[in-house]
Amino acid sequence: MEIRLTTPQDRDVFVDTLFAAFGRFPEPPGEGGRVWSALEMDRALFAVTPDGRRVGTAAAYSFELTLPGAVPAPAAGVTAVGVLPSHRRQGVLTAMMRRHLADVRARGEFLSVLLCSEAVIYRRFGYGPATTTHRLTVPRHQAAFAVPRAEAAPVPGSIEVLRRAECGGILEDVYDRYRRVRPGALSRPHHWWERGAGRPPVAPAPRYVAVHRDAGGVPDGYATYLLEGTGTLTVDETIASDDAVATALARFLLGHDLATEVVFRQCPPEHPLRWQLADVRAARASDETDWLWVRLLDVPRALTTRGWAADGELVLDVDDPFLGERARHLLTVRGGEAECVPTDREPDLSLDVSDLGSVYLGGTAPSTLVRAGHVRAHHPAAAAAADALFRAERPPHCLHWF
Ligand SMILES: CC(=O)SCCNC(=O)CCNC(=O)[C@H](O)C(C)(C)COP(=O)(O)OP(=O)(O)OC[C@H]1O[C@@H](n2cnc3c(N)ncnc32)[C@H](O)[C@@H]1OP(=O)(O)O
Repeated sequence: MEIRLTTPQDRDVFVDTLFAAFGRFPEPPGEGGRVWSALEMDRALFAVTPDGRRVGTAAAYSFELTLPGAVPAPAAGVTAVGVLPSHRRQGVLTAMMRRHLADVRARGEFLSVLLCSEAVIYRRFGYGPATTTHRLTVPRHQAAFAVPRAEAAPVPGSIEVLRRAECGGILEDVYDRYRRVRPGALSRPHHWWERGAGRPPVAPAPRYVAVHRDAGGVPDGYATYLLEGTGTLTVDETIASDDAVATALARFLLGHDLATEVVFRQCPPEHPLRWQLADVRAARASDETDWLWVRLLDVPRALTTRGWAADGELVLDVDDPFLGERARHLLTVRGGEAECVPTDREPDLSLDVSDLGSVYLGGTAPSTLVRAGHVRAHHPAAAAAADALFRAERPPHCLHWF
C-alpha cells in the first residue's frame, strides 16, 4: 500500500473516494459540498493499492489553535478520513496516520487536531479529547433574567439584525478577534469565509444575524439564528470576546417574540447563562459531546509554548506507543514562563501522550484521569499539583466544524 500526497487535479476523485468510504454520494457544491473547496490538496493523502486503486483518503487544514494564555500555535486539522469498506481493518488508516504525523513534524508543526466520527478510533494514534461542547435550551416562559450586579450596568452599544448575506466581513472580523483570546478556538482562514466552506454561519445558509456594536459603532459580537415554524429559535453560535456583549446577545435572543424556546448550540463548559436567569433550572444542558481532539508531536515545545497561570514543577513520564517514543520531562513554570528539559528524576505522573493531549488545553483535570486509571500519580500530591498547573484561564472551547 502506497501513501502519497494528492495534487489539485485529484480533488474530485478524492472527494468521490471519501464519500464512498462514508457510504454516501457527494453533495452538490451549493450545499454541504462547499466545505471541500477549502481542502489543501498539498496536505491531502491517498492510500493506493499496488494495482493503482485509491482506497483511502485523509487531509489536513492549516489552522491556528489558541492555547491557554492566548498563545496562537499552528495546528494541522485532520479531516476527510475514509477507507473504502472493502479495504478496512487492514492497516490503511494506520499507514495514513503515520504519514500524516511525519508530515506535520516535517513542516515544523507540533500539534495535530481533529473532530472524530467515532470516539474509539483515534486514541491509539495519540489523540486525546480536549474540549467539549453542548447545547442549552431555555423555554421562553422561564427566560427572565435575574438582575445581578453586572446587569445593573449593561454594556453600551446596539444590536442590529442583518441577513447573513448582508454581513460582509463582519462575522469574519468578530470571529477572528474572539478566537485569538479563547483557549481551544481555531482560526477560520479567510478562504473559508470567502467560499462559504463549513457549516452555518460560515456557509451562507439563510440565517438572521444579531450584530452587536460597541458605543463607537464597531461590531464586537454576533449571534446567528433562525426561528423555525415549531417555535424553536435555534442559535448556531454566539461570538463575542467580551462576556457582557455575549450577555446582551443572549438577552436579545431570549426576548424574541413568537419563540417558545431558544436553543443555543455549541456552548462552552461553565456557560454563565444558567446563573444569569432568575430560574437556575431554566437553561437545560443536553447533547454534551467531545469536540476537539489534540495530539502533541513535540512535548517540550508544546509545553513551553502554551501560557501558564500558576507556577510549579512537575516530572512527566510520557509514553507515545504509536510513535515508539518515551521520554521523561521536567516541566518548570516560573512567572508564567515554562521550561521543559529531559530528566532522570522520579516522575510525578506517568501518562500516555493521548492523555497529555486531553489535559493540554486545560479542559480536563489531570486528577480526573488519575481517578479514571488513565494516568498514574506516583505520590498523593501529584494530581493536585498537576491540576493547579494545567488549569487554563477559562475552560477551552472550540466551535469550528471541519
Ligand atoms: C477526522 C475524521 O475525518 S473522522 C472520520 C473517520 N472516517 C469514518 O468514520 C468513515 C468510515 N470508516 C472508515 O473509513 C474506516 O473504518 C476508518 C478510517 C475509521 C478506519 O480505517 P481502517 O483502515 O479500517 O483502520 P486500520 O485498519 O488502520 O485500524 C487500526 C486499528 O483501529 C481499529 N479501528 C479502526 N476503525 C475503527 C472503528 N471505527 N471502530 C473501532 N475500531 C476501529 C482497528 O480495529 C485497528 O485495531 P487494531 O490495531 O487493534 O487491529
